[in-house]
Amino acid sequence: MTDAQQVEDSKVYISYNHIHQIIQESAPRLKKFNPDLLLCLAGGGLVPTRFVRTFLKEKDQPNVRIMSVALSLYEAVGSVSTQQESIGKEVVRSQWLDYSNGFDLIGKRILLVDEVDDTRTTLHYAVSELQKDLVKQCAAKGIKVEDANTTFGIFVVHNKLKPKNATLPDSIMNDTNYIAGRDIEDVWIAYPWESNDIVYHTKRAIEQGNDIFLDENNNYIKK
Ligand SMILES: O=P(O)(O)OC[C@H]1O[C@H](OP(=O)(O)OP(=O)(O)O)[C@H](O)[C@@H]1O
Repeated sequence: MTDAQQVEDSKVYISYNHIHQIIQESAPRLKKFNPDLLLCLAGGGLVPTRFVRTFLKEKDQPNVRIMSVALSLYEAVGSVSTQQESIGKEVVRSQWLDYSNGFDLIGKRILLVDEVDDTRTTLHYAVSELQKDLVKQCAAKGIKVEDANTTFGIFVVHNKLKPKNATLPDSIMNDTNYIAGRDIEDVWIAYPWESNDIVYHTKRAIEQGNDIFLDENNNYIKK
């Protein structure tokens, strides 16, 4: 078997339907967190964030707002790493929140959404930067940060079970505020939006049991 074939065989293919259903299954926890803002970590968070909003929708209530920041992991200068590892990678932000129109983080329940918590580098960066912004905003308004009543939470479709390169605050790492649709071994996850052959991708996801899933009675979960 060639190296390329080995890499191909090791990938875990995930279909759009599978992601949709994982998020549907997470709906009770998402509702319990009860965000008033969804903060999409683009690009990987884009599709999941929109699905999350669907499952937070309550009749006769407005949609939960979505805002986006754009973050990318880049190879840090002088480091050596493999495609799957973020060791030696740094986060570069190409877009951040716009506070110029009076919007701030004070008093909000903010759910960060991304597709995967891999080495945790990206989530750590996002939370740290938001916390810095909150501190500045509180100082500007003469409020103590402890009194700001701001809560950060996280939703990821997949959390990889592996040693992480960074930590998140205890205020996030609890059952209510850290929501992972699935814990997964440290495998190469192929997400559908990365595919340039969605028919092949979906076929592989079905073969691997990563398309729609049914319960033990052959029923699917309904809202
Ligand atoms: O837990 P970590 O090791 O930080 O990895 C997770 C991040 O890696 C991916 O971003 P990437 O910048 O590679 O690309 P994308 O968001 O544009 O897909 C993914 O979307 C997460 O944001």
